[in-house]
Amino acid sequence: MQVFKFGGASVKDAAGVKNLAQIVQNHAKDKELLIVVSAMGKITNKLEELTWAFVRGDENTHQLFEDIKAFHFNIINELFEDHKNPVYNDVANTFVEIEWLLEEEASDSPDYLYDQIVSIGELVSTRIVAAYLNQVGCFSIWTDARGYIKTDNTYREANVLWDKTEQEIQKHLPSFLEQGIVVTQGFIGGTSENFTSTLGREGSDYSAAIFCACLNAESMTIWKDVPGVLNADPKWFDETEKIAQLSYHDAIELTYYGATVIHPKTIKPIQNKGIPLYVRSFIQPEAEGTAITTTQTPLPIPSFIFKVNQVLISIFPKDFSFIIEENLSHIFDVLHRNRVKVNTMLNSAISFSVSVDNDEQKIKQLIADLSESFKVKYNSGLELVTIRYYNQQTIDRVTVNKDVLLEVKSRHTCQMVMKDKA
Ligand SMILES: Nc1ncnc2c1ncn2[C@@H]1O[C@H](COP(=O)(O)OP(=O)(O)O)[C@@H](O)[C@H]1O
Ligand SMILES: N[C@@H](CC(=O)OP(=O)(O)O)C(=O)O
Repeated sequence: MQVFKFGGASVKDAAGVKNLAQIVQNHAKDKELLIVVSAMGKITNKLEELTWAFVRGDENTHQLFEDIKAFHFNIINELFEDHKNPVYNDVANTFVEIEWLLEEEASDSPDYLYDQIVSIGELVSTRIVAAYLNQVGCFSIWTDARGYIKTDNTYREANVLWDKTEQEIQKHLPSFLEQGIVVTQGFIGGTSENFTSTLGREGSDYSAAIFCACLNAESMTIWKDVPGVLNADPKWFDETEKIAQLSYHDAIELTYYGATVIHPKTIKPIQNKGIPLYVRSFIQPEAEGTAITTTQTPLPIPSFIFKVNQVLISIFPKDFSFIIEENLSHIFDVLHRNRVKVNTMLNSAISFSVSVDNDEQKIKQLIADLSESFKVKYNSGLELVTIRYYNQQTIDRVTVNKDVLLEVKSRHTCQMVMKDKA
């Protein structure tokens, strides 16, 4: 059996759903298929906006919710002429669950509320996709991922309980797959108390990898708006090249450093099972894309990863002692407690510097916590460039008119935190 993952860009409108159905029809003839689908277009961002408006008690909360409903019903109207199609009711009922929640006071923890509200995006998109596949004669079974991907209750970044998840998936899904195409949600899971959890933004790739690993799938394919994994994000770089073959190792490194084409947690579960991962274009579905496998061949060309909106935080012991293990352990504890991920770091005798994403609320709290024990300086509005398989020419290419504030090099990877020259 195979696992396909369709992200938000592939189902951003009615034409996207039709295109998805065409791809599925072309592949489901002789192989069992499970498809993992994300929320449509940028709906997760809209649902985040709705959650924060609700938590703050903003006046526009109701209007934001109505806009989200209207967006989906416009797509449904375009796809299903027959208004008696069960999809109309199924989607309306899914929205009712949130309506009830929005009518109450926002007294639960914001992270818990976030997961209950934001997960609606995937629950609705999969209803639409499953119903459309049935309409075009591809028998599909809508399946609630919350019953299979079992997690702890770290809302917004839940950890998968692998044994329980594997048990549930292996118990029920093989018989569903014999009957038709299984359509399920990316990004969401369920806690042992049956509350909804989410796996972190852009976590649908990871969901697909979990299903893949637990079902020992033959392969996993993620369908994207790019021809495959490129040597840089085409949004930032004009001349990009497709990488036809990529090792799991290089894929992990690239995604860890921020190549957003694949969620970083995706590769490990499928690498452990030796399952190939294909990244292909939903715009040109017949083209080959990138194959991520056990190949030992290193990347044929240097790859560039850009992260903007970085904050470089430099931490000094208040007594001007050296940065020793005890200080580092304390610093990492504070970073961990504030759920801040370090993008790159460097230490010297008397300071320790980290570059992190500028999530305003988190960084404010982080700096306050660090300042209790250390002297802290920070610089925002920076860029982090990572070059895998770098050479001097590639470094020169990205540092034109830039001041480099921090540089970290290993044998294959060079990272630079920089800003525009004044
Ligand atoms: N190395 C890379 N190769 C290809 N695409 C990349 C790379 N790095 C970043 N991207 C970006 O990833 C995007 C696709 O991922 P994403 O938008 O998350 O898709 P979806 O949400 O549909 O799953 C591309 O449009 C591209 O801008
Ligand atoms: N919808 C979620 C999960 C996800 O992975 O989406 P996408 O596949 O569109 O990146 C998000 O936007 O974070």
